[in-house]
Amino acid sequence: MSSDLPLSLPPPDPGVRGRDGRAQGQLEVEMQNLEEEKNRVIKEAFIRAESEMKAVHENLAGVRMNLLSLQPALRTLTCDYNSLKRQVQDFPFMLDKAITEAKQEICQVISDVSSTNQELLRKYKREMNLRKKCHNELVRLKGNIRVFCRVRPVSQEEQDSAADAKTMLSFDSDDDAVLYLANKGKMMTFELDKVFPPQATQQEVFQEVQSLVTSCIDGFNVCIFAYGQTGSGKTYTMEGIPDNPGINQRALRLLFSEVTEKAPDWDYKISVSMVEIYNETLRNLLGDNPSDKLDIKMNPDGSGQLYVPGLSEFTVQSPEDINRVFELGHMNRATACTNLNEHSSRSHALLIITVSGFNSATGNRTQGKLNLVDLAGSERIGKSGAEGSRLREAQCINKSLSALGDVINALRGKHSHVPFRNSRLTYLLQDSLNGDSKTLMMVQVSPLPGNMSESVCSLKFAQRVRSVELSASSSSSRRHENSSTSSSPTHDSIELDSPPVTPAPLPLSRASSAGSTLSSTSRTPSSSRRRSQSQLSTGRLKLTA
Ligand SMILES: Nc1ncnc2c1ncn2[C@@H]1O[C@H](COP(=O)(O)OP(=O)(O)OP(=O)(O)O)[C@@H](O)[C@H]1O
Repeated sequence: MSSDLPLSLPPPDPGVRGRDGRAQGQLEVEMQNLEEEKNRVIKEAFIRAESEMKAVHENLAGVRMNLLSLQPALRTLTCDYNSLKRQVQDFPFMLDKAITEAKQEICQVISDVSSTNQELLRKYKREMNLRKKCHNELVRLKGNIRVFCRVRPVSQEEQDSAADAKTMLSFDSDDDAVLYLANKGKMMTFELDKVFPPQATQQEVFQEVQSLVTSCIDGFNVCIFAYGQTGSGKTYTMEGIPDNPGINQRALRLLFSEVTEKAPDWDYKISVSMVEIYNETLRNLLGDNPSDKLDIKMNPDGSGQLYVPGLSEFTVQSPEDINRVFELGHMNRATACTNLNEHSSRSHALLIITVSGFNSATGNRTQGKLNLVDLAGSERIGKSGAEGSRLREAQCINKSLSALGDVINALRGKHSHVPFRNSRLTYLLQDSLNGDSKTLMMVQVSPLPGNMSESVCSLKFAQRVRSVELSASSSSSRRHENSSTSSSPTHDSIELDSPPVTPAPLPLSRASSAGSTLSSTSRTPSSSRRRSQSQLSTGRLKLTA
């Protein structure tokens, strides 16, 4: 590149011309250097600018590329934005629509659930009715009145006097409804619904009665009687001992566990009364004054039901409540007499449990009553010439046990008249013995040789109670065999007499008229097949008077 700098200087003088010529030369050199320097700098700047320009171009190309690639994304974003904008604008309408649809769906589901519920309720009611019918049918087949026998074990103190006990009483290993009794050289056969040998436990006994117990939850009235002479084990079977309770306590515990299981649908109330009947007088064992006499009256509500004005009733809600009620009953029973053991042998003790249920879903109500009765000793005191108060006691016991036998006889024979009013006991239990109620007679037998004649009487009473229904059903074909040999099991005829408590000799002629004859070959099936399963457990409720 050339320099075009304008230089106009005046002509120098000769002296000066030499110096100036050098200076000019120097200047020109410097200018030449500067010119070159300028050109070099310009060239470098040009080269730098060119490379920077190139880099900028390259960047620009990259940015262009990026822009090109971002364009579709931008378009998509724009689209999305527009769509979202539209959605946001439409949202209130969509929300309204969705809410309306959801409401319709919920209404539909509710109506579906409601109709399913109605259907289930209908089926539930039908099943309940069916269950009740089946239960009734089962009970009808088994007989509304059943008779069990329990032989108590020989105690330690009795071991010496009971050496012959084992040979006198024997059991059938193939049939748990039969008991053999060797008496005066003859082998008598007693066929009942179930026989418990001495080794039977409280639990085994309860297992056989628990279906009766639970049927009161379904509204049935049930009576369980312990019958037998003094010391034969009635109280042991019904009350038991503290660490091995009997039917009373086990029944209440089972009822608690059963109603607790049904709790979501059913609301149950279990209430308890305790009554003693001594010399035909009714006493309230849970009342403030147990020596007050109670009366049985017709309910003024016109229902035709009997009721006992002033009878205390406790609502029990837990096993602890049960214990407190039993303690109170025992205490009141003990305070009302001088010798509790003697007194309890001569009075009937009744534990009356009422189970009332309400099903809030169906509106159904049920009420069942379970009467657990420890009867007075059935021995024939009158025969031994008792006098005074003992005679009166014996007469009262005889009267009520005879009345009970007559009532059961009339019920099983389906007589048009049932003599409930002949004793306080049967009158009080009238509602629970009548209709489709269920009764179990647990006949207690002592294994001691000294008690043999009373054992025979008790078993004959048991046989009589049981045979009435047998004679009314298909058992009329049954026959019995007699033999006077004692070497092999032979059978004495079983006469149908009144309860063995009656002091006067009993009318044997009724045996043949009822036609109850027995044979060891026509026994009912083993009752082990009839057992139903249920377990004990506890509930938690509150004690109220
Ligand atoms: N199955 C049994 N196992 C063990 N001991 C028993 C059994 N049955 C009865 N006993 C005992 O035999 C005795 C008499 O029984 P219990 O008092 O129950 O007779 P009871 O028939 O109720 O007499 P009472 O008429 O005097 O009330 C008691 O000591 C009792 O503990």
